[in-house]
Amino acid sequence: MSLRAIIYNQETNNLEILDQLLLPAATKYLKLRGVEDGWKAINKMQVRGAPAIAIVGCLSLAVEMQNEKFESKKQLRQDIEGKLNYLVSSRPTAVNMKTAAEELIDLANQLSKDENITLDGMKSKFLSTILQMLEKDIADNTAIGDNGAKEILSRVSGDSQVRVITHCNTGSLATAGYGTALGVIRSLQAMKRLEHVYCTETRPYNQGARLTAYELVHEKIPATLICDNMVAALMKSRNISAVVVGADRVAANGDTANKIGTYQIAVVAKYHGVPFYVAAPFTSIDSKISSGEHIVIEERPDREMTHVGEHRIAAKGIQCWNPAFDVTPASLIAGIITERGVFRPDQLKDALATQQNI
Ligand SMILES: CSC[C@@H](O)[C@@H](O)C(=O)COP(=O)(O)O
Repeated sequence: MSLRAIIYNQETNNLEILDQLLLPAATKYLKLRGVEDGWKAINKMQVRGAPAIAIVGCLSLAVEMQNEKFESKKQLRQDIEGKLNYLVSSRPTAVNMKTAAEELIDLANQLSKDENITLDGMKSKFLSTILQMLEKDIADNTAIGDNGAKEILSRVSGDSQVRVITHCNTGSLATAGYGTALGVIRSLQAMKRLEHVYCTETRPYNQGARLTAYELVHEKIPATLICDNMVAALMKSRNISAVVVGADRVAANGDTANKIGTYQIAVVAKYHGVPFYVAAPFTSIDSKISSGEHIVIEERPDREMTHVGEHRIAAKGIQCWNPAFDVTPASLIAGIITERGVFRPDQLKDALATQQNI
C-alpha cells in the first residue's frame, strides 16, 4: 500500500498528517485541530510539497469550520476569506495553496450571494468542494504518471527500459497520493519499463535521502541515492534516459520554480543531451506570472544548513544563504507533464488560453 501523508475522516472530523520532520527514523501522525495547526505544520515543513500543502491547508480550514457556529452566510464568507489568506502566507513559493484559496474564496462569494442556499447548505457545499480536491489530486497524479511515462518511452527505441533521475520528493508524501514526478516513475515501473531511478539527496533538507528514498524502498522500486554533486558524473557514465522533477510554480512562459538544485540539474542535462521534464498538475501553472522572474523564492533558516538533526556540521560563525527553491528557465525544459497532456514550454500560453475553463 502506498504511503499516506494525509488522513482525514469526515465522520469524526479528524485530520492527521504524517510528520515529515521525523521521517525516516519515526512514523508518527500529528493531529491538526484547525487553521493555526495547519499553518504551523506547513511553515515548519511537517507537511511539504506543493499539492500536499494546499490540501492540508484547506482541510485544516474544513476541520475548524465544522467545529464553529456561524450566525450568517456573510460571517461564514468573511471567516473563510480571512483564514484562507492566512494559510497562503505559510509558505510563499508554491502556487497551489494560493490557487486553492482563490477558488474557494470565489465559491464562498457565489454561495453567500445565492438566496436559494441556506447557511448549512453553504457550509456543506464548501466542505464537499474541499474533499473533492483530495480526490482530484490523486486522479490527476495518476494521469500525470501515465502521460509522463508514455512521453519518456516515446524517446527510446523498441521496448527497452529507461534510467531516470529525480530530485527532491514528489511522491505520496508531497501530494494526496501517487505523486507527480514520482508518479511518472511509478507508472514506468508498473509498465515494467523502469530499469533504475536515481534520486538526489536534496540538501539541505534532504527530501531525497529521507523521503524519496523511503518511498522508493517502500514501493520496491529499483533505486540508488546520489549526492547532489554527483549528477554530472552520473549522466556521463550511466546513459540516463530522462530527468523528471516536480514543480512549485510554473510561469506562463514555462520557467519553473522547484526545489533548490533543480536548475543545476537542468543545465547539466542540457550539456549531456538528456531530456529534462517537469511533472505537475495543471493548477501549478500560474497564468498570472509571465516569467520566473516574478516568482518569490522562500529563504529558510540557516539551521537547516548548519545542522543535521541536533548535530552541527558547519563551522560556527559562518554566514549562510539558504534559498529553498530556484527557477529553471523554460529553454532547458523538454516538456511540462500535466494531467491534461505534455506541453512544450512554448505551447503553454495556448494551452492556458484554451484549457483554462476545463
Ligand atoms: C509534488 S511536489 C513538487 C514540489 O513541491 C517539490 O519538488 C518541492 O520542491 C518540495 O519542496 P518542499 O520545500 O519540500 O515543500
